[in-house]
Amino acid sequence: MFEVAIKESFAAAHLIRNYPGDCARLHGHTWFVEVGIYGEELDDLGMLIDFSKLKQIVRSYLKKLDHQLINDLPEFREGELNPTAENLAFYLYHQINQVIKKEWPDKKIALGWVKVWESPTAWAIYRRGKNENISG
Ligand SMILES: Nc1nc2c(c(=O)[nH]1)N=C([C@H](O)[C@H](O)COP(=O)(O)OP(=O)(O)OP(=O)(O)O)CN2
Ligand SMILES: [Zn+2]
Repeated sequence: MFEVAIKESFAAAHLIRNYPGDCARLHGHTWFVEVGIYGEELDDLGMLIDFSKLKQIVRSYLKKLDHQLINDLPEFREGELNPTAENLAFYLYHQINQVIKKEWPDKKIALGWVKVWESPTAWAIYRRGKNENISG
C-alpha cells in the first residue's frame, strides 16, 4: 500500500463553547492541516496522486476557513460542532472525501486521514473508519 500526505495552513480565530478555561474566550491560531491518501496503484508517472492536485483540493476548503471566526461558519455555530481541532479534522475529512470520491470514481485512491495542528505541540486526527473499505 502506498500513502502520500500534504500539509497546508490557514489562520483563523475560534472559541470553544463551554470550555472550563481560557479557550472559551476568542483567540486565534495558525492551523496546520495534513491530509493523507492511500492506495495500491500508481499512475503512469509513478504517483498515487499529484501533491499539487491534492493541495489544490485542500486549499479550496481551507480558503473558506482562512481569516474567519470559525464559530460563525454554519457547521460550527451554536448547536452544531464545537470548533475543536477534532471537529475541524472531522469536518475537513468529510468535505475532502466527497471530492476524492467524485474525482476518482474508479476507487484507486482513498482519503485515509486528516490531521489538524492547533499549535506546534497539539494535534487531532480523524481517520477513515476501520470498516470502511477503499470504495467506501
Ligand atoms: N482535545 C482538545 N483540547 C483542546 C483543544 C482542542 O481543540 N482539542 N483546544 C484548546 C484551545 O483551543 C487552545 O487554543 C489550545 O490548547 P493548548 O494547546 O492547551 O493551548 P496553549 O498553546 O496555550 O498550550 P501551552 O500550555 O502553552 O502549551 C484547548 N484544548
Ligand atoms: Zn484554540
